[in-house]
Amino acid sequence: MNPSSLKKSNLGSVKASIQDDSDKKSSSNNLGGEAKKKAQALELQRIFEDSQSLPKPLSINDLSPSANGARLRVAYQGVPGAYSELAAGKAYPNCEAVPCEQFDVAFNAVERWIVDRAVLPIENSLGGSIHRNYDLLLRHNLHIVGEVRLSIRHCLLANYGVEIGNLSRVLSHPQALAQCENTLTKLGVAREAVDDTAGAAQLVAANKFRDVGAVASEGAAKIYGLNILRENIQDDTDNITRFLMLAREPIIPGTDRPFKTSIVFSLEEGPGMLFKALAVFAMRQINLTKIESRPQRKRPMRTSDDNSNGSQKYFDYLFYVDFEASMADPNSQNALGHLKEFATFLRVLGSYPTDNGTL
Ligand SMILES: O=C(O)C(=O)C[C@]1(C(=O)O)C=C[C@@H](O)C=C1
Repeated sequence: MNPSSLKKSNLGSVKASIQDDSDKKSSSNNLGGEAKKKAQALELQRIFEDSQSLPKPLSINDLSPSANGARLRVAYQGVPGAYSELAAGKAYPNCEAVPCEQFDVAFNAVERWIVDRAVLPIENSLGGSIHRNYDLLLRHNLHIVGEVRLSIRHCLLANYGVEIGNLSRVLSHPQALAQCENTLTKLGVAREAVDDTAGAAQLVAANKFRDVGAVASEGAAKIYGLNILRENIQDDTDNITRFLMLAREPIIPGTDRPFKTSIVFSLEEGPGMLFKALAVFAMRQINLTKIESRPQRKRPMRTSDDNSNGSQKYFDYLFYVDFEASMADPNSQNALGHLKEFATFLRVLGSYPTDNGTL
């Protein structure tokens, strides 16, 4: 007898004995059997219903933040009506934008899984870099997974009935005040910095100010019930802010579309060191789109004594560089391998698709 026929014959005898047993029972008490079956079915139904309220094991689909139709939660700095909220919506359409008081809070909210992503401003075409976010990129462990550019159109807002001539003070975010420098100087008003543009609008409305205005968006005017005294008050019509999209995990870089890579590094003190660092990109035809230097907060000064004047103190810097290539490209890998040979520190902050879309 082969093993399969052994199984079949055993199964046959088990089935036969069950059948025997149930026949005996049904013949002895047919009605009682029916009631028992019904009770068993009800019991099974109850167990099934109870099991529905038990916690369900996670499946691979639950690992995606937008699983089960849940909206992606995206942190931004400011209150509703801030440009950063618009940027969050542009970066992640249909997301739930979560306001945060400070940039630091937005970074922490992602790290602690309170939100899925953060969208934070990094530079503006008129006002320049948002240094605080450069420093926070290094202090936290988030990855840049994308960028989004937003055209910023500022409005001068005030309570209804207030005219431009009544204003002695204007509140806004320091970047927004800087972007409207010429207009505000012409108006001859004092400037006061607050946490964000929409927060300025909120303050003006809540305090029913008659001599204080706000520089903020058209959306903020609607939300806080303010009158738009003047539109497009930024010094240049091309007023663009670039925002970074931050996540706990990096994305896998591709080469199917234009990618950008952001890095931060430090160098030894010495003539031509930065020149040498930038040459690793130039010699491979890699275009740099941004360079920013920031003081090393943990070691702001360094001493060098290989100098004819004896020991000399230097400021110590971190260099943030964005270049137009993907980390999936061997050319970028070679450039960073080369830079690593002499950089005292190097970290890749992210490799992500370039935002070439409409503003
Ligand atoms: O205050 C806001 O509304 C912001 O979203 C912040 C912010 C910035 O930090 O640069 C964003 C875009 C504009 O450049 C002005 C202000």
